[in-house]
Amino acid sequence: MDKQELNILLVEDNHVYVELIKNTLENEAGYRLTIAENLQKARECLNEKHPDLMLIDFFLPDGLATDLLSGHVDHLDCPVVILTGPGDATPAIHSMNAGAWDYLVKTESALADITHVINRVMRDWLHFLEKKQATDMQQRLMSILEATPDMVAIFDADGFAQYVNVAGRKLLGFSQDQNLSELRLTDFYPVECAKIIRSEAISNAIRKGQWCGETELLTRSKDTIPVSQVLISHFGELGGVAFFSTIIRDISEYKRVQEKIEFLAYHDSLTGLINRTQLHNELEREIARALRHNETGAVLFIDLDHFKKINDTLGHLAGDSVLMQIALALKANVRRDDVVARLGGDEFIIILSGLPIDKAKAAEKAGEIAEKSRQDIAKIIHAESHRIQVTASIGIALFPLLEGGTHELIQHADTAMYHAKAQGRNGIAFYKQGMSDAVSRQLKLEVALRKAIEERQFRLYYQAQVNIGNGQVSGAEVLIRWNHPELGIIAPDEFISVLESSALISIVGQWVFETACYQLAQWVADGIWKDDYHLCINISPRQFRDTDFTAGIERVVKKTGVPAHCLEMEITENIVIYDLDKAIEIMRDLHGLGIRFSIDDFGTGYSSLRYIKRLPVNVLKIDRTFIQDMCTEKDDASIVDTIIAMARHMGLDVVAEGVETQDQLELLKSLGCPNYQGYYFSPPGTADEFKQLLLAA
Ligand SMILES: Nc1nc2c(ncn2[C@@H]2O[C@H](COP(=O)(O)O[C@H]3[C@@H](O)[C@H](n4cnc5c(=O)[nH]c(N)nc54)O[C@@H]3COP(=O)(O)O)[C@@H](O)[C@H]2O)c(=O)[nH]1
Repeated sequence: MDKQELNILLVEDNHVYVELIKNTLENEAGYRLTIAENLQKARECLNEKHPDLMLIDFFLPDGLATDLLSGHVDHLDCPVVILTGPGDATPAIHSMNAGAWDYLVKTESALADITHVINRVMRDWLHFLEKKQATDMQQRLMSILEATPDMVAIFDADGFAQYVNVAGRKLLGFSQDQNLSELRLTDFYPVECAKIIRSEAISNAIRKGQWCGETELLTRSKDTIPVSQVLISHFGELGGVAFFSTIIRDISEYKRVQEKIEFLAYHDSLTGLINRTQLHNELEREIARALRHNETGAVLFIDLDHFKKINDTLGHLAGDSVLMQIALALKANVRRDDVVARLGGDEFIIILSGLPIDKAKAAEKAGEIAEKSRQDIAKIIHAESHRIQVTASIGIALFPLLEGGTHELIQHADTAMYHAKAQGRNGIAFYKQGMSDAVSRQLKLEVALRKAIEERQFRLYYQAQVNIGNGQVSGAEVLIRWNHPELGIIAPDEFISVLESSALISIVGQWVFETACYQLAQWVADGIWKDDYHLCINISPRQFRDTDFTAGIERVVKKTGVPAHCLEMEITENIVIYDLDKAIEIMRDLHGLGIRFSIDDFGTGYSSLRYIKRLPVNVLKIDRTFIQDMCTEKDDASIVDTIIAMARHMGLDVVAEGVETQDQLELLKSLGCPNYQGYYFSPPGTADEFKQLLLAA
């Protein structure tokens, strides 16, 4: 310490000594001196001047130097040197016991040496301060180690534990006072991890100074905990390892979160099925496997029909519940090795692997699984206490493809699925070459038809039905036309199937029925529609299955005031295929209103007398394909003959369709056919054109 800076407090009441000391310390040594003549003053100076050292006489007017020291020595931030009188060592002993650093007997020779004493005391004091600081620091570091949430431990050069902090003991399951010195670093790991610690961590720490890595700890109760660890080698003066320290962090929570994030990256959070990303990985793997083992696999693309309706009517919770049930049903239907994924929304994918190499057999197997999945989905699913019927359309594509990878394969299955939808939904279709074009055509047409509905582009045409006996009009068939703004009039064959597959037929069918009824009401009001005429309206199978079909018809009949017995619904045999009993129930209800039924295109479809007998049908319409060739093909003529005879036997009326020639008409007449319809009499025309026929009748 710089002498000039030494600031010394001298507590002495004897002026002689004061002068003597002052002379030595100020004049000779160059120290700054503050004088206090009693304890009271000394205390004040200590507070105000903060001296570097205090020289204090043992006996002072207001007490002893030990009064100042006792109980305060720890708080004094300077060393104290006691001045005592010659002869009696007792005060010096008391002072040293009370915390003084040294003492000086007030003899002339001793006082002459005071500078040396002060310098020595100051050296000791500084040394003391350094040691104290080091101890304080050590204590602080220790309390940090004990408070840190990470495990910190020290191992000796042989790997035996020397210190494990509170967090470490807690993590490993040891009590705070348990002796761990018998345990080695490798004892804290499960066998496999201990091997890595031995072969990799310790050797790396010795070579490079430290090793960092992730491993697992073994707790006392034999649980494993994932941890991240730093192992540090501390080297001695001779260069060898003196000891190892390690910091270990429990990363269980981090691992859990990481696993969850990884799971969510590859799985659908709602159903737990794998998602689109993982699907591509799995599919790539399955394609490679199929090529390696000469096997066939299949991708099933499953899309729910009108799922939006469930969300819209029952809410998203019900929708979620349905999706979860479907995920379970699909999983239950395949082997453990097969993959089920959710692409999002209402789209699911199944990858079937290990199918027979023979493509036909593979297709058969894939078809069976698809059909089972379709049936399972179609079973009534209870969601949120509502009964919901869900159906699905399924497209199937087999792999490996000759060309193309996962994207092409999914695309093929998707195209096939659209094809299944186009076929009326709730069905299955296999991918075939050229399907994509058909599907995209279908989709474009669907968009255009929606616009046609919005912009009211549909028109109704009427084709007369004629009584063969008297040649008079006996009614008309209502036929829809699409008046396309650019393409002109489009015939229904080009769009009815699209309306059917997209369910737009319900809207359009209802419009046809209502518009036809208003027209009929007009002709009745005009007095040109006779009471025994029939207006025949085509009803599609899809429309017929609508839950509110009967109610809708009843509403229109009431609203327009038409005589219901003048209405005839043309249905095809397909209507009864879905549910004969239901069909009978609906027909009976409508029949109850007075509406008649005719079976359209009779002879081309299901044509089972068994069900015809059960249906409340009034008329059979002989399909025009039989009429077309009946004059030249004996078979066709005999079919027509049989249908007419059968109808007569059953008390049913008959209309022959597509009569184009006099010969056809003559032959029909000879066979006893009561009515016909066809270009021979008149093609379908507008309401005004048909009105002319009515007026002429
Ligand atoms: N669900 C609904 N289906 C409807 C509706 N309107 C029509 N259709 C069905 O579309 C199919 C095609 O109908 P269209 O092109 O109108 O053809 C009809 C006649 O134009 C045609 N016809 C009549 N006479 C002749 C003829 O002498 N030769 C000949 N080549 N064709 C003729 O036949 C069709 C009537 O057939 P059908 O209905 O079987 O009596 C057709 O299946 C319609 O049913 C609708 O509003 N809803």
